[in-house]
Amino acid sequence: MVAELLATPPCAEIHLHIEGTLEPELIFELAARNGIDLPYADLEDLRARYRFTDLQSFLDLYYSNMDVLRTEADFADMTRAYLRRAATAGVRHVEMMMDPQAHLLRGIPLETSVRGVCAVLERSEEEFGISTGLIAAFLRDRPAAEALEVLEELLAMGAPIIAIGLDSAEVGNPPSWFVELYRRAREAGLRTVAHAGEEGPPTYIVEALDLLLVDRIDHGITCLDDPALVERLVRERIPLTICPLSNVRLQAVESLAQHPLPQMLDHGLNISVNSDDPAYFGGYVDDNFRTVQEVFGLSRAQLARLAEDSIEASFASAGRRAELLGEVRAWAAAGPEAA
Ligand code: HPA
Ligand SMILES: [Zn+2]
Repeated sequence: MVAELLATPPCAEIHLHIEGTLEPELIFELAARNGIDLPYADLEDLRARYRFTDLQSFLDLYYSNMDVLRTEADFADMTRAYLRRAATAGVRHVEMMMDPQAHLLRGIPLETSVRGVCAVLERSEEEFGISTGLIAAFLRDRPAAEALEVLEELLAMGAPIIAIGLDSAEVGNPPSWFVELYRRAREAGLRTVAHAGEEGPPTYIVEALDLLLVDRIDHGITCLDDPALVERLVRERIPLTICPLSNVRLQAVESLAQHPLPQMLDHGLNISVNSDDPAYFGGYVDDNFRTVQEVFGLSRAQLARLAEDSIEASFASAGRRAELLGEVRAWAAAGPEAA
C-alpha cells in the first residue's frame, strides 16, 4: 500500500520555468564561480526567504536570484540539473519556459541564455530519455512593444523555440495588451500558451482564448468562478496546466485540501499536474503528484488520466504522444487496482 501511494505515472511536464529550478545550492555555487556577492549570509538565510504571500513576493526573489546566471555554462548547468531530477520524477517529455527578456534586461545577451539552455536540451532525449520543447515566455509587466522586439530578435537568430508564453505579475496586466505579440508568433508558426487565472480574474482566461488564441492556459484555476467558462473549456477541450504546490505556496488557494483539482477532474476538464518553479515551491512533479494523491486519495486510474491529459495537452509529435500514452497505459495496468 505504501509503494502504491508513492507511485507516480510517467508524464509530460508542460508548465515549468527553468529559472524556477535554480536550487539554493546552485545559486551559491554559481555566485562563487562568477564572483558575485549574494545578499544572503548562507544557505539557511536564503531558504528562510522562501515564504511567499502572493505571486509578486515570489517574483521579487525569483528575479533577484537570476542574477547568478551569467554565462552559457551557468544556463546549461541549471538545465542539466533540472533534467536529471525530472528523470527521477517520471517526466518523459518537458516543455520548459524560459524568460530570455528578463536576462536581456540585466545585460545578458539572448545568445547566452538561449544557447546555454538549448545545448543541454538538444542532448536530453539521449542523456535523460526526456524529449523537450522550449517556450519563450514574455513579461506581462513590461511593455508589449518590448516583448515584440525580443520575439523578433529570437526569430532572427533562429532560436529553436516551439511556442511563446506570458508570465510574471498577472493582476492589472491583461492578455489584451499582447494581441500583436501573439499574432506575430502564430505567423511565425509558433504554438501559444499564456498564464491566466492564477491570481487574475476569469475574464483574463477568456481574453487569452479569444484575443491571443492560445492553445492552452497556464494555471486557469479561477475559471471555477465562471460556470459558463468551465463549460466552454470542457467543450473545447482547452488544457489547463495545474501546479498544486505553487498555488498553495503563493496563497492562490488557502490549503491543499481546498485546491480545486478534484472539482476540475469532476468537471471533465483537461488538467495536468506540474511543478511551475520547483526550487521555490517545495517540490518537483513527483512531489506534486504524491501530494494530490495523499490529500485527495486519487486512484491509480485518476493519476493515469492526469498523465494522459498532460500528454494530450503537449506539443509533442503525434508519434511521441502515442509512445508516451502507451507508457501511461502500461503504468495504469501494472497497479494492484487493475488486477
Ligand atoms: O508562477 C509563476 N507565475 C507567473 N510568472 C512566473 N514566472 C515564473 N514563475 C511564475
Ligand atoms: Zn508558471
